[in-house]
Amino acid sequence: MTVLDDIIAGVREDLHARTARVPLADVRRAAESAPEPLDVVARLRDPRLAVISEVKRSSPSKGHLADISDPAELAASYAAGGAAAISVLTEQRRFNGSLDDLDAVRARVDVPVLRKDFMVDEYQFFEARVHGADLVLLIVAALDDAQLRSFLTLTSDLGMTALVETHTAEEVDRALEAGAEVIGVNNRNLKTLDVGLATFGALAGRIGSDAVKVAESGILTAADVELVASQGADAILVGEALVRHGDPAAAISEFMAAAERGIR
Ligand SMILES: O=P(O)(O)OC[C@@H](O)[C@@H](O)c1c[nH]c2ccccc12
Repeated sequence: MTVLDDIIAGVREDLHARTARVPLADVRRAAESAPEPLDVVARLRDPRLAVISEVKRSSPSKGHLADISDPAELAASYAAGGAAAISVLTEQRRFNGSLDDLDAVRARVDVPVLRKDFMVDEYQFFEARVHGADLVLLIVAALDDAQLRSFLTLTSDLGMTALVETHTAEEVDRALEAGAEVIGVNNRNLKTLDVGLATFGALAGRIGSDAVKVAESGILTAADVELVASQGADAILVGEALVRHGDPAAAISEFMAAAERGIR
């Protein structure tokens, strides 16, 4: 069993408990009356590098990263620093996140918010909408082609945007084939947790320029940002470097400046 299988087993158990409390029909109805999501793709296509800044307390690879007693406050400093979107981990068992964190962040900032979780059931998409998410994450390694297509359709039917996450050439091809508009390359292998910044560079060309390209994970320094920007990243997804930084707003501005150097 890989780490990914293990995480998903926990996600399914927690999901089961929530469905028992609030049935699908109820979340579906609530999603219908939720406010319209923000248009994310246009922002990500901005010629400047988009920094998707993540609220993450811990992870299976790194253990405890930061306490984050006030996720809304952290999100506010991300927005002040120029974050294009804010990613909020809502998985509880391994990442110590929650839908309460998502609610707190949503209530505080006007920038688009990503519900970062392991999406394996349609219930979670309605739930994401009810909690104000503009974006959801679809991990290709965790889905078969039929699920990938139907979740992409559901995401857009709900007015949200999908960040479709890949890690191999085969997954990039599956994402493109399914019609993904925003494709992430995770530099971390979710099955082994190994990180290598070279993954993005190796796959960026395969994605081409029709889809928005997001370099995810393992981006720690301005030099890392310069590298992925030079390899064609439209956006970066950064967690650890920001949650551990004393001044996350300054770190985001520094990353955006580094990207300018990479693009030139
Ligand atoms: O903390 P980092 O190395 O900057 O990584 C952020 C983000 O890419 C990472 O949290 C992530 C990428 N894809 C995921 C899927 C599930 C959980 C977490 C992730």
